[in-house]
Amino acid sequence: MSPIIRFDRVSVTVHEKTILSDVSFALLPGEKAVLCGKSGSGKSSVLKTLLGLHPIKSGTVYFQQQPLTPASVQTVRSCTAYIGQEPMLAAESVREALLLPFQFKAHRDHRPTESRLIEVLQRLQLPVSILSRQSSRISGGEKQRIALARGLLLGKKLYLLDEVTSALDAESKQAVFDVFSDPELTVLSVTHDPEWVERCTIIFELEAGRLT
Ligand SMILES: Nc1ncnc2c1ncn2[C@@H]1O[C@H](COP(=O)(O)OP(=O)(O)OP(=O)(O)O)[C@@H](O)[C@H]1O
Repeated sequence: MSPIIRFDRVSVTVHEKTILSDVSFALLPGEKAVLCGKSGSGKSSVLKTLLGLHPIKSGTVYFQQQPLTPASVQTVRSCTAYIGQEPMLAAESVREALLLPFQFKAHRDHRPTESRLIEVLQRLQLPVSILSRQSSRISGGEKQRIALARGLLLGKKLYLLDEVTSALDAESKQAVFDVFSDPELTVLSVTHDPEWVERCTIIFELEAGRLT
């Protein structure tokens, strides 16, 4: 099996500060990986580099065997769900937030049915009544699970999770673990949560921008 993501001796410099040095790793489809390390060690920078948000100084990032370029970064973004601590839902109600992407041509033919919407919410321990709530009035943990639900509805296979478990209670966290037990979903996460780390199949430890 070929890696879905591969960093080959990647160094990243932002404002003349080196934030990643010579980072190499590979992730196979279906793997659940976690980036660990102290605050400021470069964990989020790995995710941002993959999304084309940091300039690569040297080395190559490969996504599905293709080198990351300004043109190919769109492919990464379209295959990926990035979920941060406080995801932007960019719509008035939760229902609108979930259905927004399906207004666009690329997804118009895959608009989910009501029963599919409910099924995804239930898998994530979210009540159906959340659909009519204002997206600005739901909690951080609920926003994260709505962003995750949106990724699932869109059929995304790669999930970049930045400190996602920090706002989740034990039951919601278990629901998220269960969703990611799907062998078709690949996860690259950042966390300080030992329980999450224990569930992952690969642990990458970063120290001052280097993989140890
Ligand atoms: N846009 C930027 N400009 C300058 N420095 C940056 C930028 N983004 C990140 N850095 C620096 O790069 C280093 C790594 O940051 P990063 O956010 O990747 O760390 P982290 O390991 O995710 O930290 P935390 O656990 O606190 O979120 C830090 O020293 C940070 O200050």
